[in-house]
Amino acid sequence: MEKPIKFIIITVSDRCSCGQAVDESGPNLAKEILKKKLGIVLEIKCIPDEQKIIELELVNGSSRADIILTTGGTGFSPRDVTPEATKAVIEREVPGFPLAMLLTSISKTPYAVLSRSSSGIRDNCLIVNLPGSVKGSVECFSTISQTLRHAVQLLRGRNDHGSSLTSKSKVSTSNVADRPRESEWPMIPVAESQDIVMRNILVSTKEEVPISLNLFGRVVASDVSSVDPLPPFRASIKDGYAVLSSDGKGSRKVLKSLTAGMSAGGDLVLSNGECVRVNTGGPLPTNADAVVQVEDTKLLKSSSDGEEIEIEITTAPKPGQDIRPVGNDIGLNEIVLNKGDPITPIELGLLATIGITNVPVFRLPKVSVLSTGNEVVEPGVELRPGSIRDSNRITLLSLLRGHHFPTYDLGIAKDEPDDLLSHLIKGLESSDIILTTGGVSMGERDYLKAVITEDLRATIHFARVNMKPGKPTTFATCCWNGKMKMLFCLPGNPASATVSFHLYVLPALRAIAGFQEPFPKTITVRLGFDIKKLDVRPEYRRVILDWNQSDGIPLAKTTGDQISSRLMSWREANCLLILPSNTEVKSEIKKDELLKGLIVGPI
Ligand SMILES: Nc1nc2c(c(=O)[nH]1)N[C@H]1C(S)=C(S)[C@@H](COP(=O)(O)OP(=O)(O)OC[C@H]3O[C@@H](n4cnc5c(N)ncnc54)[C@H](O)[C@@H]3O)O[C@H]1N2
Ligand code: MOO
Ligand SMILES: [Mg+2]
Repeated sequence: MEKPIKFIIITVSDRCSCGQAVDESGPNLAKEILKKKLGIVLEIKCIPDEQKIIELELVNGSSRADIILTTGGTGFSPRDVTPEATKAVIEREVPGFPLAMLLTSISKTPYAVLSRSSSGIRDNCLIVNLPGSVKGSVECFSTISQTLRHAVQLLRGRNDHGSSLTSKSKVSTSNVADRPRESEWPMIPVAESQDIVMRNILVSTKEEVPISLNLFGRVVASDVSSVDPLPPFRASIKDGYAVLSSDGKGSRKVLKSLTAGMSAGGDLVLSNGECVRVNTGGPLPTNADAVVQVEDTKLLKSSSDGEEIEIEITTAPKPGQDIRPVGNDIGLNEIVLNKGDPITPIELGLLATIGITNVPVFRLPKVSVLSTGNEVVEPGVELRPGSIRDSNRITLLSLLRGHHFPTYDLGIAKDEPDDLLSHLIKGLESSDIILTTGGVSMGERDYLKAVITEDLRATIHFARVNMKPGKPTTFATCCWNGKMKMLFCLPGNPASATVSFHLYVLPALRAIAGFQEPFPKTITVRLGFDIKKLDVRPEYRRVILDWNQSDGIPLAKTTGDQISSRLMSWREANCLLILPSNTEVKSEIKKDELLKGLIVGPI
């Protein structure tokens, strides 16, 4: 039996998408499709007249549907950009559909010439722009509807696609002899590749988070002001007596005790010669203008039950002495935190005290971590011949946790396109960003790049960087269910994966999370050992900084062999020393030379 044609209908309308109007055209087209028994409607969506959003929806939809019908956004208004978005994503144009629709419409109204509809094919999916009105969209659809079944048959004939992405991968695994013997990817400098990542980061969004430990490590998304002053009442700075300073030194009658936590002493008024016992942080009588600490007093008289009746003040108090006025520490409506401030324990304490319940912060992207490799097995299991235990995933997951990012553990995928694809799809469904390790170099089972481009339709922005370690670091973006996703495919070697994490992944995550300085801090360090031969690639050496130096410049101590497989080279390392590449002029570096280093751990 022939597979049914899968339709997606996208209504492009600012008004409908924000609820100001009800979308009638989309559901009406769906009814027409069902009435004509043309196929099934996977989805009817309503989106704003935003070119990028329309493009994302078309790209995403084209991997699932045979036909996408858009309705709306084809006119002359500046917000009408559906044809522009369509033209940006199609691979081949189909001018016949707009022409046929124009010929039908023009017989009904001369204004039909004002339609700018476009049509084309992407990923063997036909995209057709229809006008926005209920009447116009159905009229145009009726004109083309009888040709659609044949159009889809032709597209399916070219490549039996159009099935959903959860089906088998399209990546071919045969014919190893034909594999490329040179990487097709240019090797680009680190700075350029970091720029590319930063230009493609996900948009930072805000959320309100209740005061709690969940705020720790987040970044404030807009200025935060106090709702209550601190202290909220005039408070004593000492344990002692609230007095009238004009009474000078000498004896005082003790009226009562006002301890911290009691409702303010505002209703209590002192007369000359009277005082009230107070505690640090406690409230004061309205007219008390000084506090005398207990050390500057003597007991003159007490009651039989041990209560103070009269005391002597031994040093004359000054007005304002040992009193914290209202708002002394934090004023009412004072801006306490600014947009962009990271929330450390101190900021969290400040937020807790100023009377707000929720804090505007930047949302944290969720990150999935996947290990790949037929040889890779879970930690702790007995090794079979040829297998190694997975160290990358637990390292990356804990690095992410250390920086407060929510994570999703995708486990281990085999070096098989189908298995890679199904794991990646799980990652796309459950997170914003995917980190993978392994399978990105030149091996015949390094399928990752093929799977993300051919099956996920991701765009690879770079796949080779001139650095050691980390050369095959690959960065891609793709659209999934209308949302942009980032994919970092890091090399399998454990030292390489971790270096790339610090140079690319963490800065991108920090930028999305609102940090204004997302990159690791660069400092000057003194080389503590000789480097006999520089590598042909600029190198990021794992070193341990020793700050105990008379000139204040930290000494970079070696962590031993820097081979990319050796995770021991990261043991105790807190700095990535940046070494230049080997040139005819400079092929070695002597101990004591000053170099730049990136801070990547506690110092
Ligand atoms: N012909 C070429 N071969 C290689 C090149 C090259 O340019 N041409 N580049 C080398 C460089 S540089 C690196 S780095 C590695 C990167 O390889 P892949 O990313 O394809 O990773 P795999 O081949 O899958 O694995 C490499 C290595 O790492 C071990 N591994 C993998 N996953 C894990 C894990 N989760 N935990 C611990 N160890 C892991 C794996 O067993 C391999 O030993 O390619 C070079 N080759
Ligand atoms: O670039 Mo690879 O990470 O040297 O071993
Ligand atoms: Mg490999």
